[in-house]
Amino acid sequence: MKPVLEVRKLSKQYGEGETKVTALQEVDVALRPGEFVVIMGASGSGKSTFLHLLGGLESPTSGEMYIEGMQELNFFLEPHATHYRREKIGFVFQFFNLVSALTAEENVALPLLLAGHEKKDIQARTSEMLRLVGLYERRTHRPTEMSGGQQQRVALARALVHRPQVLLADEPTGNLDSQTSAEMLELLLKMRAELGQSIMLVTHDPMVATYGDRVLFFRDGKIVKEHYNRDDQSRRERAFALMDQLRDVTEVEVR
Ligand SMILES: Nc1ncnc2c1ncn2[C@@H]1O[C@H](COP(=O)(O)OP(=O)(O)OP(=O)(O)O)[C@@H](O)[C@H]1O
Repeated sequence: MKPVLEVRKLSKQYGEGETKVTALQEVDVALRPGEFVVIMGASGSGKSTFLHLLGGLESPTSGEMYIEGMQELNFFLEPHATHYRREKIGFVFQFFNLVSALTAEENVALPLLLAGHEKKDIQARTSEMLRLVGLYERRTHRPTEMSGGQQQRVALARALVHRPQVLLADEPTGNLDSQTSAEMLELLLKMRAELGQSIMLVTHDPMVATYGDRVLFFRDGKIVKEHYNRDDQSRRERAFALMDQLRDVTEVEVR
């Protein structure tokens, strides 16, 4: 099967001359349909930059992008970038980013409103998503009336309501306790089983990374290691295997 999303030689530099920072250096990644890929790496290794480029939030200095095997030549130019973001991508962030003046259902409905869907369709899809994340009963609550875990579930419903092919998640459990984190990750797996989208998730936490199919380790803007989580291992065993890999990556860094 063709990758849902593929990038080749993706590079990003910020600034010019003496202040030039190379955040990404010729990164190649192919995300398969339904695959859950985790990105790990030290602070400043380029993880968020990579996610922002994949999501069309920023444009690269150079590189190629393919969607379902077709090269997207105008991908990073407007209005294509906005169209692509609204159609193909869902985002979840560490700090939920919900609109505080809106209720849970209004927040979830927002992407459909922006895309110009009909009222009936918006209502049906929004209710379905709130049921899937287990918050239908709380649909009229505002973010301040919900726990962090509930807010992140609303954010997940909002990210997936337009049925994007790819969910991009930047430290989505970074602001949750470990129990709520585990619940959120189980929910991510459930949503993937229901809706079939691929997932690309950034985390510092090896326990979070055990939920992915594949883990990519970034260092200095490059992918330096790739690791597949094993189905025959417990979550704890997977976490230990990942910590070993992280140690390797860090040791290379020190040398
Ligand atoms: N807007 C920007 N302007 C200048 N430099 C930037 C900008 N955004 C990121 N950088 C630099 O690019 C590099 C990669 O940053 P990035 O945020 O992608 O790393 P990260 O791995 O996500 O880090 P963290 O884990 O701390 O979030 C860093 O050196 C950072 O300082």
